Amino acid sequence: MSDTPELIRRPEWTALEDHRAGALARPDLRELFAADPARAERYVVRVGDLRIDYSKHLITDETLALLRELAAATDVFELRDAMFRGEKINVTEGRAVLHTALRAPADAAVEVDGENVVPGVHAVLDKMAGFAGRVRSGEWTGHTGRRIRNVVNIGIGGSDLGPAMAYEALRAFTDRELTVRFVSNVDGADLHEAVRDLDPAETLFIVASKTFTTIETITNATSARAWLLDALKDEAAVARHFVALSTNAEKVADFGIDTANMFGFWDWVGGRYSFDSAIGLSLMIAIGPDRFRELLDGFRIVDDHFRTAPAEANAPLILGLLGVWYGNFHDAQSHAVLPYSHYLSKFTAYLQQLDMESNGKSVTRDGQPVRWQTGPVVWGTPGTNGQHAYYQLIHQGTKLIPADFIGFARPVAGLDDRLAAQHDLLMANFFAQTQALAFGKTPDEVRAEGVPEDLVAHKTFQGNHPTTTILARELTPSVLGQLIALYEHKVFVQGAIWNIDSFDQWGVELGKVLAKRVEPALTEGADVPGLDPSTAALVAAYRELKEVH
Ligand SMILES: O=P(O)(O)OC[C@H]1O[C@](O)(CO)[C@@H](O)[C@@H]1O
Repeated sequence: MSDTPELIRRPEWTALEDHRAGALARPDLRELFAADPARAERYVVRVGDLRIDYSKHLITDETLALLRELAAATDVFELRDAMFRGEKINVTEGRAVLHTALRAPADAAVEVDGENVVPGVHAVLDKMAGFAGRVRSGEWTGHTGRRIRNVVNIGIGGSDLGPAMAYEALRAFTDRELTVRFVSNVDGADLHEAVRDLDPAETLFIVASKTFTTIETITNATSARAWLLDALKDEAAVARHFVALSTNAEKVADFGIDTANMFGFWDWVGGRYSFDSAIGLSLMIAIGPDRFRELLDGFRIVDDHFRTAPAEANAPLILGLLGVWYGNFHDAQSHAVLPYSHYLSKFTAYLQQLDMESNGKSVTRDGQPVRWQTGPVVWGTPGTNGQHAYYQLIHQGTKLIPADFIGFARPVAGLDDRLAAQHDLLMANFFAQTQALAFGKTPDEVRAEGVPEDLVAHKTFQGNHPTTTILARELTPSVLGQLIALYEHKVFVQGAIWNIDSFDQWGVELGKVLAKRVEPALTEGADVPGLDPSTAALVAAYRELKEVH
């Protein structure tokens, strides 16, 4: 056990508790803005194309200073530097954490075990670009000589969510001649729906799995191969219709995919941090190599900012600290991410893995139980749909839910004039929501509208609901890269403060082992020794329901 004081015993932590109980016991955004209207400009940080406004938070300059002191005391920047240097900061797996090397310029040098990994990164990027170009041009054909018109990515978790999210986000930049789909669920319905209207002779499967042992992915890939061979009736077809994205060449070869058609990456790329590695191949085919490089440039803008900006102007640090402020000092349990862009419909689902798999931990790096809250429940869907569903609870419920609002000044290119004109209405809703959440409506304001006394309480909005507003001109590949890197580093900051390993995911293992044990009971009716009574009864009920009477 290390001899540094436990987090909640640090003076910087107790200073924040005192601050919360004293000066900010009853924060009021109306008062804070009245006392300092300039906070609307002062509490803004710019990174690349992102304008991040954190003025509508329950904070003062003192809060921010105290939070920064906590960050300094917990060596956030030291750990950041160790990450960028390639040190093995994923302690439980003994691995470096180098997703930042995936977007490093070709002349950079980042060493793992004495070897510069950057040339290897660029060699894979070049190989991907060559292959993507051949698929897009029609030079890479299927087994029967037909052009590839459909690309199906088979993967799950980090091998699915990133490219699937980014494909949606960047649809305006995709080659509309190509159909690109994503299959992740081991429910056979997922693959069924993805391929039912596709011609096998024109379909390329990309099997994406870091380990190439993930049961869902291998099962779906095996079924996809059977679907292909049922139609093309020649084993040799696999070589033209299957490529692999993996770190495990041996398993790729065992599956029957030629390793010449494998795009590799490395154990220092975590699954949920892998989408700018070879895992992005489906996206690169969809948007083209140049746009993919723009995306990487966007990531790099925020990497450079995180590495060099001073604490007062460091966006990931500020956002991470705000999350700590609410999660640890206001008992907030969740964090909403609310993009006002239809194209970002999968963004929050992507962030769920990024944040919750990274920081959903309850022991410290050295295995001691934590006695403080760690990662929040991350949730949300695009506005304005959420406004007509769950915003009621955010406005008038009993829970404090900090929220990020993400919006753009322009609609994506390609909408006709009439649809593009709807953008102002979308954004009017965006600004109205953050305004209402922050400033609410007092009982007196409600009364002044002539509302009968018995309805005043119902129509009152307490306000003081904190939000961050992230604005950019438009959603481009670079801006998407900037947004993702912003959240990656925010999650990093919080994990560093909470002293947890944000880069392992042991919590997903038990379910995998138990599923393997239970499966024979479902398929073959085998006895599973040692099954607990509840699960045994459920298995029996399942088998009974399964019988055709
Ligand atoms: O890419 P793989 O090895 O198939 O893993 C898929 C996902 O499974 C997990 O290991 C656990 O769910 C994720 O971290 C990962 O992104």
